[in-house]
Amino acid sequence: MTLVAGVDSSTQSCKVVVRDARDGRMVRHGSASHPDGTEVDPRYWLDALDRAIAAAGGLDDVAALSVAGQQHGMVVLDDRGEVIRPALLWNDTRSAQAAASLTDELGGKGPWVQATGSVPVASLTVSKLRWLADHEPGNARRVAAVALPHDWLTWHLRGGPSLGLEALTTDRSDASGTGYFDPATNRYERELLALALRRDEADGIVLPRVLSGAERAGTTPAGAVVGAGCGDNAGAALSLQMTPGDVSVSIGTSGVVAAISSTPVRDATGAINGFADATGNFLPLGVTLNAAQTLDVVRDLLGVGYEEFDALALGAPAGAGGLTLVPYYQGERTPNLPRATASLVGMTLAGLSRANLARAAVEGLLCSLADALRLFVSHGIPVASVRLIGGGARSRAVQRIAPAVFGMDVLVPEPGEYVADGAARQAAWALDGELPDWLGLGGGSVPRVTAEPTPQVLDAYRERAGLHADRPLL
Ligand SMILES: Nc1ncnc2c1ncn2[C@@H]1O[C@H](COP(=O)(O)OP(=O)(O)O)[C@@H](O)[C@H]1O
Ligand SMILES: O=C(CO)[C@@H](O)[C@H](O)COP(=O)(O)O
Repeated sequence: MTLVAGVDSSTQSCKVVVRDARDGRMVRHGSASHPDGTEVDPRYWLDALDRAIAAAGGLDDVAALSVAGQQHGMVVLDDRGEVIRPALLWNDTRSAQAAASLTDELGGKGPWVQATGSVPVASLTVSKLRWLADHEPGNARRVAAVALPHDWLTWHLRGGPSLGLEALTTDRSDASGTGYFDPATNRYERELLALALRRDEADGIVLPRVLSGAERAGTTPAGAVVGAGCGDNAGAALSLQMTPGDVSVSIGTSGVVAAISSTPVRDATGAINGFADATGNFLPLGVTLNAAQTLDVVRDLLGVGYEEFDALALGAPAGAGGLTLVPYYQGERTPNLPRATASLVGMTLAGLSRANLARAAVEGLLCSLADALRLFVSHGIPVASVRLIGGGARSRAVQRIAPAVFGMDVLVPEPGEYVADGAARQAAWALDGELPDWLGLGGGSVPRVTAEPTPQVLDAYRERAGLHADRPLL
């Protein structure tokens, strides 16, 4: 049996799966947590990767591996390959003003959408680089290379700084989230990088070489093939074997609505990110900053575990006794309200109960995702089926209430690590040159959950979330 491994270096943790390269059968897996916070020293990711590999029984017998990672994180390296400052993660909103300035400087959203498929928001790497140039000019001047989390880990698995900066690699799915790469032409837009860093030109800055899905980045010192890797959302699409019409809704730290498109997606409003997938297609995304933690914070407040939280939420009526929770805890990305905070609206003496609060958290989370789904529909992106994945999709309450809020059936694949699985499938591709068919990993026959639609819940949410819309962005 030939074994391959997949890594998901995500916001909260690092997960490793080891699978049979031929049919995708799970052999073993492990995970390790990442530190909290939106600014993280990348060395913690390496440490978590080592611990997750150990928890998965090591990789000595693995022929190939690939790394998928949280997107957009800014890893800036000096000319010796050392990290200049802790990485700013996708959910760090200090770069909100930088994003707005960059948008204006290029003449508005249109030129950005045309050049890169997306408009800068605080999450994108390009905005973080502008923040660096404005707030830490000394650090900005030292930048010799810019990498993303999966690029940096892939490089380290092969030897890291001893290989030199030119050995850095990435893939088009993750490159497409930088804000200085055009997924339609598969080329970096170096003048946008220079604009971000306030330099006349950025030709001297090393950007990771963009590999295709089947290409090898190299090998580990032990001789295992290292695949190109990808962004985490592209990794999930790879394991779900998504095709046009399939939509995934991931509830991790981020809430992500993703679809596959065979043509570039350019949303002139910038609300949908026109990213790339890991196979040569496109991966339009709608991303929220507040997903699984919307449930975590209320669950902690109520002092209950996952099971009891679900029982509370499922014991309350639709509409949560009039309570609406708008979950913009960390600001929001879709809609672009980086300075917003969350609100709990509609409290009455009769309605404010533990059960209603749990229900309002689940409904608020799902309504924010329904808004992102609506963007896809209004942009003409087909939504034939919706698959729920990510840690938050393990919640029974989320699974049962999602079809009511979305107004359509949802498919709930067996809970699993779909991002790491996608990376493992890519590793098998790099090993054999053929993308194996691993049907059954959420792509084959999947349980369908149905419920009576509750449009009144979404209406109340939209009215109350709309109160934020008039607030200034910054
Ligand atoms: N049964 C469950 N019910 C609700 N949330 C859950 C459950 N199991 C895990 N989670 C949540 O899932 C989140 C982690 O999901 P994950 O997809 O791994 O996130 P990320 O990819 O951002 O690191 C945590 O916030 C955790 O509390
Ligand atoms: O910003 C995005 C995608 O644009 C996020 O999806 C990150 O890629 C983080 O994902 P999770 O760690 O929440 O899964």
